[in-house]
Amino acid sequence: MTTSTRGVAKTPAVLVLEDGRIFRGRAYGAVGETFGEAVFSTGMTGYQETLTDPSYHRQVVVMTAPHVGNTGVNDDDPESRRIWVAGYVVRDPARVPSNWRSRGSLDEELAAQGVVGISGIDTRALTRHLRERGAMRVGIFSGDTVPDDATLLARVQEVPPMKGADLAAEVATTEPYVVPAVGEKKFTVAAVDLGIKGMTAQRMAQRGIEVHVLPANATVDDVYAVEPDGVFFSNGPGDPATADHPVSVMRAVLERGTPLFGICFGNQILGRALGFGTFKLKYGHRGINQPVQDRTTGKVEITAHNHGFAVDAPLDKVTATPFGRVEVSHVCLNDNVVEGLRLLDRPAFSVQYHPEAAAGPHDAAHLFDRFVSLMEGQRA
Ligand SMILES: NC(=O)CC[C@H](N)C(=O)O
Repeated sequence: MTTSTRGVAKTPAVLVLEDGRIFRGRAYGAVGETFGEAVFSTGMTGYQETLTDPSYHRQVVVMTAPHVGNTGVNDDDPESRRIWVAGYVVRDPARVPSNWRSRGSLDEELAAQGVVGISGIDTRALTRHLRERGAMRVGIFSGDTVPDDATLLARVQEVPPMKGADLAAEVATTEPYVVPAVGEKKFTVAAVDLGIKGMTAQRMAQRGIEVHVLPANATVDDVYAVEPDGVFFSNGPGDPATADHPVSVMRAVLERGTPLFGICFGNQILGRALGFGTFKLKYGHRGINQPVQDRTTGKVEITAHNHGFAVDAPLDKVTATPFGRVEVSHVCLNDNVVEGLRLLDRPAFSVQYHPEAAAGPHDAAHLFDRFVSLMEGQRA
């Protein structure tokens, strides 16, 4: 297989952080310029799933794994119709991808989709910088001639911050569609798409759920028009503080007592619907190796994460809300961040992490069964 890597690899590229730190390397993927929020992922596998996760919209992802692209790209692993990351940063790209499913190199795929990246920089130093100073705005510029550093820095400092960004409607479907149940259909779920990953709908379909995926601006009437046994709120990009519309839809669902499940952005929306605030983490959780404790069972799961915001809820007390009592059901053992909420008086729960595990360990797949149990309970 021929790749464009050798040709492009000679093209210089520069990564400029908003605080003035600069890394020089080589172009990877498309040649040009891009801007976003610099974040790092500690996943050692699953780069295609990462790149195509709509929650990464407007983020420049730094891979802490030093060698990326070994298995090329295939048509099975994408989590959505396109790559969403705004830019991609790797230490040492594979020059000869090799895998039975591979249909090309990651470098070529990034270039074909117009995604600007950079390789050959010290990603450990960059990750430590982001860990110490926090996620921040960044630009990548590649080409044989790029403007001077001061000009580039001024442009990076004009990039809008992630705090306050309302992005779900930019990635979600504009038309409703149905993911059919695998085998016998047992339940109908209305899934509000705020940036849903393909595997999330699949994990439901595998359990006999017919999933009606609805646009981010779906109304309460749209949700109930599909006569759902349960309602799901997906992951998605941006600041949950901006998600007023889904919060109001979720309150109506809670009011009616329909079984409800939320993942990631969906967890933050449940937090807000219950009256909690959300806040931006210093550098967030991204990767497939994060320890989360289920506080109801004491069990620890190793889980997939991608979040930069979190719910501000008290860990050690049950809180009274207009929708009954709620407890923090899950917590991240690295930093005690809220990773799940559970209502005690209504059939509703959510997690901040990714039980669909694409990519990642399958420790938390049972949460989809918990959603099914809530729907079964409602019928009984
Ligand atoms: N994966 C997600 O749903 C991310 C939610 C939100 N955009 C955050 O960064 O916290």
